[in-house]
Amino acid sequence: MRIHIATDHAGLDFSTHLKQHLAEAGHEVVDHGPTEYDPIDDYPAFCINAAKAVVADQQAGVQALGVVFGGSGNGEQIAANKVHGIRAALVWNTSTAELARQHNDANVISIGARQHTIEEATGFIDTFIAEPFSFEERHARRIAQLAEFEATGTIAGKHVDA
Ligand SMILES: O=C(CO)[C@H](O)[C@H](O)COP(=O)(O)O
Repeated sequence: MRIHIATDHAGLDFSTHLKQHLAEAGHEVVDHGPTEYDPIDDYPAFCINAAKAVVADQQAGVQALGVVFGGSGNGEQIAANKVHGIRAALVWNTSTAELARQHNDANVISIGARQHTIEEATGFIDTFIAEPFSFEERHARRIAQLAEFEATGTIAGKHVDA
């Protein structure tokens, strides 16, 4: 699996650990930054670049997921979700890691590196990567509605305010 990662200054220590962990697990890690500690750097571009790479890989048939993380993971999730085709989930325990894949077919996990121990956060990411989408009809239907809204601004058969 190719794993695209991105963070900001709040996640840089975790990034070093995560890259080694994922590589040891046999994944190909692509780091979208930052490359050095800058306490006033900004997460959006790093996370958007990782998210764009996930979409490009998946559209090319390459197995890929994204991992973005910062202090809370909130802004990093928001940034990733600005990219068409991204379903980024903020994960904060093992259950939300599993459900992000089973129900949402999330292709990016977002983590608050300041909210968890390194072991906890690494475990959530391992769980997320290992968990398959359920392919249950109701979940596929809802994901398709999100994609339709993203593409057209509406959802056929549903009331979406103009
Ligand atoms: O989690 C984040 C965004 O959601 C950032 O990592 C966090 O806001 C950075 O905070 P600070 O600039 O105070 O170190």
